[in-house]
Amino acid sequence: MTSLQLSAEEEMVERFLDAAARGDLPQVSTLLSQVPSLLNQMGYSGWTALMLAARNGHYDVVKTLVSHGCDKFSVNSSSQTAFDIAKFWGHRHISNLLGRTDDGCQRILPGSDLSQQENYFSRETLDRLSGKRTDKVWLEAKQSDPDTVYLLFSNLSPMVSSSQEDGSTGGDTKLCRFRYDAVKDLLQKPATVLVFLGVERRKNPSSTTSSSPPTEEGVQEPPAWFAISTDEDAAELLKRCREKNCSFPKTPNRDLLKFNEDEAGVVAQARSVLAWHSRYSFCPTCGSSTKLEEGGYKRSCLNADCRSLQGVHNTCYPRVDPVVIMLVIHPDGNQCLLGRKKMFPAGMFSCLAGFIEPGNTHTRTHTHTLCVVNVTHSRDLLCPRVPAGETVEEAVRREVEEESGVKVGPVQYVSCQPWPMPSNLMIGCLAVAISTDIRVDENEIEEARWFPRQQVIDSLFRGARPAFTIPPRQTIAHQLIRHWIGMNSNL
Ligand SMILES: NC(=O)C1=CN([C@@H]2O[C@H](COP(=O)(O)OP(=O)(O)OC[C@H]3O[C@@H](n4cnc5c(N)ncnc54)[C@H](OP(=O)(O)O)[C@@H]3O)[C@@H](O)[C@H]2O)C=CC1
Ligand SMILES: [Mg+2]
Ligand SMILES: [Mg+2]
Ligand SMILES: [Mg+2]
Ligand SMILES: [Zn+2]
Repeated sequence: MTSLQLSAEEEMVERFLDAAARGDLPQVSTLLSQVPSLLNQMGYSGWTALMLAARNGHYDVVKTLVSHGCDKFSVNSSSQTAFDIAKFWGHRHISNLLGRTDDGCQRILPGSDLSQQENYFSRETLDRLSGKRTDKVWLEAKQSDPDTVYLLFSNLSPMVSSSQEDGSTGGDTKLCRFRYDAVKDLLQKPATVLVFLGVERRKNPSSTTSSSPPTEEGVQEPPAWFAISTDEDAAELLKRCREKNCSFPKTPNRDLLKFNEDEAGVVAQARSVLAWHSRYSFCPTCGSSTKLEEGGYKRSCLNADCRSLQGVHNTCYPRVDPVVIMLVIHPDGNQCLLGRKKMFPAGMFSCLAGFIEPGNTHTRTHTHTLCVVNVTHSRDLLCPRVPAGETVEEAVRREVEEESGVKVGPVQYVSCQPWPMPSNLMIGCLAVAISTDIRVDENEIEEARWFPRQQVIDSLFRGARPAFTIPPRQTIAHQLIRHWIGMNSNL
């Protein structure tokens, strides 16, 4: 497009971006004073003035744009921030400037900006108020509060309403919310499990429309949320709902990915805790019955002599299973290793993943289910290496080698994701391979392959005919792949 064809506004944006790219501070300042809205405008491929100035090492321009309050976290079409770009091109003074968080703390760790990535299921919309879990009086008052929100679960699925008849599209599934009056009979049933999830976080407490009375101090408390799991027939439960198209989704791996980010976080919390209750009805130490305590966050053994009631025991609290998930990069930097399980939809490949195990890799045999302590050398007797837990890095190396035969060297943490199927914490890493021959463990993986960058880009950005598909954006597998593509793109 020639400049003649550009509208006056587009031309102004072009001039502004060009000035930033050339490091022309007077021009940048003049244009900004005339048209302040230029600050965050994007040009080709989503590049802002900040990104262009960061790319070309123009510190003063970057500083001026930041002082005007520009958006430091906007990303271009390759998912890079200006910080990523400055770092890539070695403009350390600029990446340091952009790396400062708003409270003025310098980022200390290289790559610590990565922790800002928010994965699906990880948004905390509720304040868990764990200190209130032991306050029985407060919890009981909250239960009958007219503003309290209840979510109903059947068979670990929340009741949802969908705007689509078949409930098939993403983002349009909503949690059905109930009030006390609609569920109080369920609260009396012995088989009901009630979990206190927290209270709503309020940005502006004065804007409340709450109908509950203020506390003694005159402060309006935000609504509390509870999850209820009941054995009442699902069809009967659905009759309680006045909304249209209500259901209890049957396939969690697919159906729980359709909420907005706020509700996804609440579902992850509620489902994981309820899944723990459903699997730990009896005491794992002595087999006796247990009772619910602490707002549904504890199950205590009813046998007064049980060991689990003394000392530190982790059987009484909800469990989380740590899982490593890693994108393994080829030593040439231009290919990544993806695998597919038999159960995946046809043509889909994903990152390798596996449960972190207890035990120390120096003392384990190669078979992953068997952990043998080697005490044949006197040195081992003097300096036993058990029972150290497996580290994230060791788990990455072990799982990749077990599943694909590829050996891994450096490992870098990227971000994590609660995965409530039933209660995993997915620890997302990048890893660099130090060998490239693939030998799959057919018990776990049907196929694993090295995929060239360009093929991955085609799949990620829905090329016309991608050679393979990757998991949806709600999975950390997708985000790791995207992260690698963004990290290395041709700037
Ligand atoms: N969010 C995301 O992007 C992704 C999430 N995931 C999740 O990660 C999890 C783990 O991945 P996966 O590749 O299956 O793991 P692994 O490679 O470790 O293989 C699974 C095997 O581990 C066994 N197993 C099950 N639970 C545990 C446990 N708590 N500790 C140790 N071993 C266990 C199972 O044995 P058996 O069944 O024979 O008893 C199964 O054979 C899955 O639950 C999956 O849903 C995986 C990929 C992507
Ligand atoms: Mg495995
Ligand atoms: Mg695996
Ligand atoms: Mg495993
Ligand atoms: Zn017990």
